[in-house]
Formats: sequence, structure tokens, C-alpha cells
Amino acid sequence: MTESPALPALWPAPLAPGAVDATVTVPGSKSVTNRGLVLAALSSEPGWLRRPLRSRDTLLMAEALRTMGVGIEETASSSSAGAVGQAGGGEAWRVIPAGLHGPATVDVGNAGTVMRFLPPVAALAAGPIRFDGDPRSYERPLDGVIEALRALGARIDDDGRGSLPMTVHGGGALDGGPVEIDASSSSQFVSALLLSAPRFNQGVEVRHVGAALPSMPHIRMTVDMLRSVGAQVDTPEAGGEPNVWRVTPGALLGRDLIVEPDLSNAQPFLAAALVTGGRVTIPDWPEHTTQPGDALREIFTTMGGSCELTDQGLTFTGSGRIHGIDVDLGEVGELTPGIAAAAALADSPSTLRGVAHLRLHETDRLAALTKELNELGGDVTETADGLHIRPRALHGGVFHTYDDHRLATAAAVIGLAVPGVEVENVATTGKTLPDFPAMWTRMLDPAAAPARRA
Ligand SMILES: O=C(O)C1=C[C@@H](OP(=O)(O)O)[C@@H](O)[C@H](O)C1
Ligand SMILES: C=C(OP(=O)(O)O)C(=O)O
Repeated sequence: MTESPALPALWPAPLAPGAVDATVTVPGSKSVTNRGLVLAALSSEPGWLRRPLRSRDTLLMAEALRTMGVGIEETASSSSAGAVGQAGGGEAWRVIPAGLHGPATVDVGNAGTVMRFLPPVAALAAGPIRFDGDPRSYERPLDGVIEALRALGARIDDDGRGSLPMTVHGGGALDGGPVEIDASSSSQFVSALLLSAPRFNQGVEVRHVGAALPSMPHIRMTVDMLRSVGAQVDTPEAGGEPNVWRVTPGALLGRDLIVEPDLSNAQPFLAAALVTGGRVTIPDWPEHTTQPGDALREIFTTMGGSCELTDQGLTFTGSGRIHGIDVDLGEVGELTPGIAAAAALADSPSTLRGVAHLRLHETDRLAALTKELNELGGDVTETADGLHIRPRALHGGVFHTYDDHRLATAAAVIGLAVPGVEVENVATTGKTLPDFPAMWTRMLDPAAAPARRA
């Protein structure tokens, strides 16, 4: 990660000087990096993560695994290995699995992936592992993971709250087997159980019961990544029972994983092309991916523009008009703040549906987007499961971010078109994209963009 210079408490979001024309290299995916770390830590041999994301969420994951005994070394292209967390380029992480053990304390910050994916890992460790985090982490749902782990044989002391803080008293092994879980509040409950399941004595059979399951692409990502390290996984898609996943016990291979760019973090830059009628290219956009950000190709095209996937990456070109959209974002909920920002600048109303669970994300995203957009003069109402956005002329003002990286990047998108937007605590983008303010400024500096027009 590039160490950012001190950022002001109120960051003046730059107004776009015209149509953007830039190539923006986006760091690795948070979701892939943190899954890759967990799987490598559970493998029977060392492995590599190349181009990992180095941000608060992924450093917390790496540090947590290290406190449980896993070796994780960071290698810059030309320098020697050093412990993760030290300053440095960090182009690859070598993960050396070891006997997992406590006592240890895991700081989950406000990272859903850390607070959900690691309790099953801790259940496999020998000794007590205490989990704690930011105040918001106490409010985010964890009950499904706690109850499922208990049903599978784990001992967890959570003071009966079903949330953080808690201690997993790892017994060195876990029975595993069949378990029912209501994962309607977070797909990460299912991913958490599946990721560690090859190491459970009986594997696992996870059956989701309850209302609709959000963020299915993220569960597919879990399954794909498990299979890529040799796990056997049966899924509903592969002709299995609906809402049932089975993982067979077995050793995992160490592998060399190249982490894809984070397509959800590409969103604000693509939105900049949409909002300014400009053009942005994201290099290394994968041809096939389970990342939900891939849906932006269709969503932003519907909202006004076109995209082309070439050897250079994905190029999105805005048409100069932004149209409203009526869309179910249940599968791709993490894209909602950025879509809401573009929708607030559109030429017709939008309805964003299927995202009630966003009330339990980094902040209550539906309430926060409604309040902050309306305070800039917008006309946004919360629905039972989303937002209704009627575009109006917006004015400048302070956009509060509630420690939510995606609120901050959404505010920057608004600021491209609305003079005088100040983003409170833009540093919160460090959760998944520490270099965001500098990347944004570079995108807007025509001298920094490669000349591509003939
Ligand atoms: O598994 C993952 O990597 C994620 C799953 C999703 O969580 P929810 O299902 O809780 O929305 C997503 O919103 C989050 O950003 C990352
Ligand atoms: C919901 C998100 O994060 P988390 O992994 O903390 O759930 C997100 O990044 O939009």
C-alpha cells in the first residue's frame, strides 16, 4: 500500500474539470485476498498470494492468522521477505501453514470477512482465541456462525449475546457434519463454514433455511476457491439440493494464487466515466470471475454508456447522460452505495431493491445514503428493502461516512458533479482501498492519464 499523506478531516471532493479519460489500476480483491489467506493457512503445504490487497481488512486477516501460528511473509519484487504489517511494497505473500494454536486475540476491526471466516478456523486451533473489534462489529450479525459452530461441536463463550466479543475455545479439531443455518443476514455465514470445512473431521453439510440468501456470487467465489485448492464441494448449482452445500474432508493444496483486481473498488472510477461522460479503463479485468463487481458492466451500461473488454482491460465510456435504473441488487449488495450516487445524478428516478441486509453492513447503508444524499438537497426514501431515488439538483455540504469506505467513495462520485462536497473521514477508504484519494486525484489529472486518442 502507498502510505497516504495525512488526510484532512473534511476532504474536499474534487469537481471534475471535464470528461475523465484515464486508466486506473485497481488493487487486489478484498474478498479473494481474505479467502486466499484462510485457505492457504489451512493447507498442508506453503502457498503464495500474488498481488494481494494490502488494506485494513486484509492486514487484520493476516495478523489474526499469524497470532494463531501461521507464517505469512511479505515479499517485494526485489527485497527480502519481512513480516506482514511492516512498511514495504508487498507484491506477494508467502503463507506457511503451521499448527493453529491459542491463546490469541483476534482484532476483527469492522471486517465481515474476518469476523465470520475466522471463528471456524479458531475452532480448529488448540487453545482459546478471543475475538474483538470495532464497536460496529458488536452490532453486525454473527449468531448464525456461532450457533452453527456449536452444533458442529465447538465451544464458544459469547456471554449469550450471539455477537462479538467472544472466545472460541479451540479443541484442536472439530467434528463437523450436517448443520442448518439462517444466512439471510449475510452470505458470509455460509462461506465461513465452507472455507474451513475440509479440515472438519466429517466435512460439512450446510443447509440454509430462512429468507433469501444475499450475495450468491460471493458463495460461488468460496466454492470456486475451495475447488482450486483441491476441496470437493457439492453445490445447489451442480444439480444438488437447493440451498445445500457439502464439503468432503480432505487435505488442501498450497497454491500460487494471483489475486484479481477488486471490481467493487473499480466502481467509483467507472462511475466517474458515467457521471462525466468520459472514459475509464481498468486493466486486468478478468474475463470470467465470481466477483459481484462484474455486474457493473451491465448496470452502468443500462444507466448510460458502453463497455468493452479487450486485452487492455475493461473500458467504460459514458454517454454524457445518466439514466435511472430499477434493479434488484440482492446478489451484488456491496455495489449499492456507488449505484445510489450515480442514480442521484440521473435524469430519471431509480429503485434499488433486494438489499435490506445492508442495514447490517459497515453502517446502516440505507439510512446513511438517504440522510446524506438528502442533506445535499436530494430526494431519497428508504423502502423495506432498498432505496427510491428521485434526482434533484444537489448542492455542496459535508457528506458523513459513518466509517464506511463505500459511503466515502460514493460521496467522491457525487463531488465530481456537485461543487462544494466535503467528505468526512475519507481515510475510512483504508478498509479496502487505502490509496483512494490519491488514485482519484490522479484519475482527474489529464497529464497523468495515458494519451490514447488518435
Ligand atoms: O464474502 C465476501 O467476501 C463478502 C460478502 C458480502 O457480504 P454480505 O453477504 O454480508 O452482504 C459482501 O457484501 C461483502 O462485501 C464481501
Ligand atoms: C459489506 C462489506 O464488507 P464486509 O466484508 O465488512 O462485510 C463491503 O465491503 O461492502
